[in-house]
Amino acid sequence: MVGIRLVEVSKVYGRVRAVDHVTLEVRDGELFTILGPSGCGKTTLLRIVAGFEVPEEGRVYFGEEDVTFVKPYARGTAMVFQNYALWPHMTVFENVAYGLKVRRKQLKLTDEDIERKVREALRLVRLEGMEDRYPLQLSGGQQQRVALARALVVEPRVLLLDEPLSNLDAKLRLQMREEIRRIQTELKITALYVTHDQEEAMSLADRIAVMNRGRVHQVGPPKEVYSRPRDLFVATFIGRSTLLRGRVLEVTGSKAKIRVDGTVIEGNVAHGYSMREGDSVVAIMRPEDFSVTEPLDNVIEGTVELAMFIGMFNQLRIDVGGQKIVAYTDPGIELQPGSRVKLYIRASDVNIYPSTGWEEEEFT
Ligand SMILES: Nc1ncnc2c1ncn2[C@@H]1O[C@H](COP(=O)(O)OP(=O)(O)OP(=O)(O)O)[C@@H](O)[C@H]1O
Repeated sequence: MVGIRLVEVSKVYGRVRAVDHVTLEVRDGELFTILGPSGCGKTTLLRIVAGFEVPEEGRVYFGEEDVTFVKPYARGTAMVFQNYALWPHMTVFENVAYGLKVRRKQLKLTDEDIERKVREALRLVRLEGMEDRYPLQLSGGQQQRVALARALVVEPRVLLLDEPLSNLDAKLRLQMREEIRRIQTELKITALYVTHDQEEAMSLADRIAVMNRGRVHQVGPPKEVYSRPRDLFVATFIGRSTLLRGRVLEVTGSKAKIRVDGTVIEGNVAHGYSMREGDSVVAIMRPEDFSVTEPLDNVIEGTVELAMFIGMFNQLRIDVGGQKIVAYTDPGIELQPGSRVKLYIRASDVNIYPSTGWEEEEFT
């Protein structure tokens, strides 16, 4: 097992910069997810690590070894795809054994070695007893387990997964997510996992990279990325956010007061930014951080436009001087459209970002 290091990697297709100067490190034994919207370059990045694509610029290292120009089969990676890519005319056993059989001379494997390794891989993915079935006789989840066993049986240095659970229904997806985490933890294998599903990315990962338009916006443990988004893209892409635009009234250290219409809101200056009085800014808040009953640092008054029961919460859309925000409240509290409401939120739950360079349509 080795760590992966990408240094200033770029890949261009015609006029599209699919991967744009990406530098990141996946630690040895870590499960690292890459999360981003469709077309942000995640798959291209994974393919560069696998060796299916050679970057125009930059370097890829496995441990200390520069593998930028090393052929895919010589890298010691294995890939799991969204569509499983099993051979329909081969049994489960044969599918899993295939990668070993083609390397048997090189690895000096006997039939017994192959048998043992295949059985061990099938045990790992909990498919003992299914050896003689054909892929079509398996459920989607079982097929994906075969694909996983086939990847693991060759004992890769790095495991690559490209949206492996996207074809499964919601319940199976949850189950397989746990399975993948269990197996990865058991083997302590370095795994790079691409997904556009943020819940999947957050729940699986030791660390996560958030990508947009070929660039990595933030890398960190899921909790950190959620609670301290580095920029407005991450703040609005991860989790549910609601925002208000305003202007800075005063800055004191890492805190700022801003004016939004007739209301003054206090919050944190987002990490790594500076701002001055009069600057145009965006305050980002999480809908679950509002309260309508408990007085907190900030009071934001508005008119209820929409109140919807969505299970654990009531979801409110509130008009604040022409701007709309979303708040979740206790379903026991009934609020009618048209009524005035006071929303309370802690200053520590408000993150303020400069709005320069921010194109709204990018994030909403
Ligand atoms: N072989 C190719 N030729 C031309 N353009 C490509 C090629 N592969 C990818 N692209 C373009 O590069 C960009 C990144 O694509 P990529 O598949 O890496 O994104 P992605 O984040 O994996 O998206 P998705 O989640 O939809 O699979 C897109 O704009 C895509 O159209």
